Amino acid sequence: MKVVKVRDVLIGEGTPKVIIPLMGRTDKQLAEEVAVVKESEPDMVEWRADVHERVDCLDEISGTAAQLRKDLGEIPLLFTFRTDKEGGNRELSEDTYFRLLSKIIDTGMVDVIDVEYFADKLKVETIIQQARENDIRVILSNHDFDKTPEMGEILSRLQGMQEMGADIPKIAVMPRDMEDLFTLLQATSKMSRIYADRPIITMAMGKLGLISRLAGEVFGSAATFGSGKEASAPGQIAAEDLKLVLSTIHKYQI
Ligand SMILES: O=C1C[C@@](O)(C(=O)O)C[C@@H](O)[C@@H]1O
Repeated sequence: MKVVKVRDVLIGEGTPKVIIPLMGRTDKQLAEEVAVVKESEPDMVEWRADVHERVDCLDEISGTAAQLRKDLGEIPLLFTFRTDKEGGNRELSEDTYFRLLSKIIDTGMVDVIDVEYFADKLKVETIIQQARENDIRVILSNHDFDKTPEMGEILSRLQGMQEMGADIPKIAVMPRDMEDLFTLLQATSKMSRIYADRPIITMAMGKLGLISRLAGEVFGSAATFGSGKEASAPGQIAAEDLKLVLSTIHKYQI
């Protein structure tokens, strides 16, 4: 299994890594949030740029990225613009979405970018190439806020992401019942043990999905999102609580 190294963090080795989202709407809010979030010692911070009021002002966003980079020191920074189609907070045309990602890569201020797998294939491939040339890792992602696809479909999406060149394939689903949760866990286990040659990230959202956020080391998800000041998806628990459970599971794993 290939381990993905982001600064000093090794994703795919040992305890699942804890990523804390930043949900600030302004630069000032982001700066305050970073100060709070750093106290939880995250392995990585995710800037959820779709929440930022000025995200469509592409010239300003570079300044915000630079400020975050400075405030975070050595903590790895993941840039995510979650589109409204996939449960995000803002609508952007696909062209603007990719222009934003391209601009962010050019700043050199982020370590990882999230790219939505179901966006235009050619554009996704081009942005992966650009990220690679700039030594930035790519998470290809997919979110289903309504349901949990069949296991075969989850596996085929994760494999498709891997084939397209994602450093880390990621899927988040919404379970409607316990069977759905089992489906996600089983797909995670199969993908990580049989098909994946790199780390993957999966989660079932909502209250029913909680165990999937805690037991990544058992089923094969290499990272998990925990809230700092504000959760970015249903079912996320506080990063401190998450860390306690992750380290306890790690301690007793064979
Ligand atoms: O893709 C994900 C996972 C997530 O949706 C979750 O369920 O924790 C939270 C998002 O901020 C992140 O981009």
